Amino acid sequence: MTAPAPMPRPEFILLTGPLGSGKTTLLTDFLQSGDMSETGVIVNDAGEVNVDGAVLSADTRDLAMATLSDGCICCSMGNSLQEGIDAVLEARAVRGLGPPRRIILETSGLAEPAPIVRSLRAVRQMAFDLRIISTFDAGQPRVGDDFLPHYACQLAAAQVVVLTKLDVMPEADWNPRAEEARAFNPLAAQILEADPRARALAAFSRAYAEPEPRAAHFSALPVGSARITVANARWQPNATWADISEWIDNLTGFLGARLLRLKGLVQPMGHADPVLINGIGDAFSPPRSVRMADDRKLGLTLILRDVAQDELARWTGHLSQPKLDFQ
Ligand SMILES: Nc1nc2c(ncn2[C@@H]2O[C@H](COP(=O)(O)OP(=O)(O)OP(=O)(O)O)[C@@H](O)[C@H]2O)c(=O)[nH]1
Repeated sequence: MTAPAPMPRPEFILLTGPLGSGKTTLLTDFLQSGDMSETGVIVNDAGEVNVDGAVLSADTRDLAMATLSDGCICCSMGNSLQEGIDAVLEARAVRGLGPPRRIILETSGLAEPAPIVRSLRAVRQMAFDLRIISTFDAGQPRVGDDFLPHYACQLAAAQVVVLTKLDVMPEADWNPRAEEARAFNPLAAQILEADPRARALAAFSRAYAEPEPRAAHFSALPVGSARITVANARWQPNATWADISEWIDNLTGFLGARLLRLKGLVQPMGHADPVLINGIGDAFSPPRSVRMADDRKLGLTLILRDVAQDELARWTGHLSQPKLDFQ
């Protein structure tokens, strides 16, 4: 008899996206789509859950939910994320239930993902697989400068970008909007689906749960904001882990909040397998080796805001450095 497959770790799903872009609607559609007994929900602000009463209470017999109303979670000091998780676990415990398979945190439209990712590391009960989903309002005009910093950090952090409001626009306009979203994050999977239920099920499915080591794999982007730069960094085969990690440390320090995302595979000299590097803002997952089934390209993808190409080229000029290609 074969051994049963190990249970996957629970997921912590961060649902982010600009104000009014459809986070609550997407979450509501998901919560209405079936059995939610394995789901816990944390909402960052009671006022945000306009799903609230009607929708949630209709279907909350099994749903453990916590609201955090002490302001935007990414700015509030202290341990509100820990409190939210505690509340969800307690709500389940009183019903005789163990930890859920997934906890979904719907953030405020102004929250930045990186501080939340950092607080998640400090959560005491359990290890989660983290997934970030961002909504992108396809019905809005192009992203304007005023909103760009928020859009940029939310979209760049996501593994999955869900285009919303496609139902009220002609299908011919979907792809141009998807291209705009891709300019903020060429690494993310995109969901283009007008049917609310199908869209929600796709967005929250585990299909996108594994970090995809597919860095350095995109074609030239025809659209985008002049303020967003996407670059690839590739090292020579003789680069050591010290070279690469020092470069990343220095880059993080140099760019600060302008570094939105850094993700990809590097193969330092002497390492049998490539190493996956995954940073959201300045919150980095511990690097880990990845056994590759195919010959995916090596390199890091950098998503940057307000960084001129020559600024980066000047900065890297004096370091043991990778080759940089800009999109
Ligand atoms: N037609 C259409 N309307 C949508 C869709 N998604 C959201 N809306 C509408 O857009 C408005 C904002 O949606 P919400 O789901 O509240 O957006 P949100 O991102 O949670 O908003 P905040 O919490 O304020 O940031 C609501 O009036 C929704 O009914 C969609 O896919 N299609």
